[in-house]
Amino acid sequence: MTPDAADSAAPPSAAPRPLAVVRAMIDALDRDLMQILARRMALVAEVAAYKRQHGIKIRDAQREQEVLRDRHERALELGLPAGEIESIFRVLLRSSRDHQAALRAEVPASETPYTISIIGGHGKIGRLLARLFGDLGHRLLIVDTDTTLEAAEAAAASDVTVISVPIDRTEEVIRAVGPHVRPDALLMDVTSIKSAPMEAMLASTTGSVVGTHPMFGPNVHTLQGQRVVVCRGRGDRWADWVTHSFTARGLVITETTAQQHDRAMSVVQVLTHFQTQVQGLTLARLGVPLAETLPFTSPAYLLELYVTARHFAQDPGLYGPIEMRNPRSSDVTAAFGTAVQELAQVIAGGDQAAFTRLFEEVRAFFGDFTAEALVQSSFLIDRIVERS
Ligand SMILES: O=C(O)C(=O)C[C@]1(C(=O)O)C=C[C@@H](O)C=C1
Repeated sequence: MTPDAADSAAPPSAAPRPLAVVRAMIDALDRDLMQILARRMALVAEVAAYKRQHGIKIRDAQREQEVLRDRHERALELGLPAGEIESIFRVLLRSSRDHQAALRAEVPASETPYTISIIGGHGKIGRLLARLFGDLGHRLLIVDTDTTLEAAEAAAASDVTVISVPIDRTEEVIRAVGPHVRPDALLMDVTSIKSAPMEAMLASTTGSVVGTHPMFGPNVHTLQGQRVVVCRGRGDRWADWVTHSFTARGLVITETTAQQHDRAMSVVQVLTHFQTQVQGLTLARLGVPLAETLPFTSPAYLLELYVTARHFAQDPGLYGPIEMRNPRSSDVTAAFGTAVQELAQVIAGGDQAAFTRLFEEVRAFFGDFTAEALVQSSFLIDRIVERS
């Protein structure tokens, strides 16, 4: 025990001190803890300045592993719950990276400030992009249905034009704006499907073209570690600039072709959203009120419920086109229907052997991923329980 800790601990034989007294001591210690966190952040700012000067990346995975291992060991020495302490340090490291990104640690001091138009800049993703590019020091021109600035004039005056409008309107806006993008400038989009918008962009401008798809919604707490898909259309210099700008803000890039993106999204988005909607629709129609089930929640049910209810808290106008416009949607929904029927028949027939065969088939598909899934979902369950 450190001398400080000894100061706060009651002598072993004494009666416990009054609750109000101990709580006041806890408040004082928490304030000290926050002072220490502020001092840590000040050091992190110094690290950010050094990294910016020397062109070093914000994230250093090896250093983070060393920090986590060391704090884990020290927690054990102090008799603290090592897993929980490690979680606290993971959160600290993430906010440290976020702080460095906000301080532009990965933006070269010599970065050229560009003029960037965001068409649909008052939408949720539009605002997020405006903040992201603004943080990197660029000048922004915001165009939306309620601005007097028109998309065509903004595009003509810009180095980069970003189309951030609802999927249903993307291609039509691209066709209207594309011809105004200068040949030395960049036209990019952020739509959840890629083949059709990429074709429209390439056909409507002679300038550079990059398709992107942020794999996160506007409500994320931090951009650190969030993923964005990037598809090169025309012009490597601008594509490199896009990936650099995103990684400088902490995003993780997956580079692919428009076709591969849409194939992956038929599973990542179409299947995921479809099964969530089927789950929601089934729950809504089964006739068992939600409130009746809540006192009986298992971790798996609660997790599922949060995911489903979160989905229905959002805009149907966003999800409909993602599912209706993916070229492979009908294959996915047909396979889903077949699986539902097969499983329902096995259950209705009480055939345990057939049930086990289906179970094994899926387990083989997941392979080693099942081990990772157990660890990660247990982590999520712990976090949810901690907050309930
Ligand atoms: O040591 C660094 O390089 C830092 O940027 C600081 C720090 C930390 O907060 O401890 C943050 C991010 C890095 O990934 C590693 C460690």
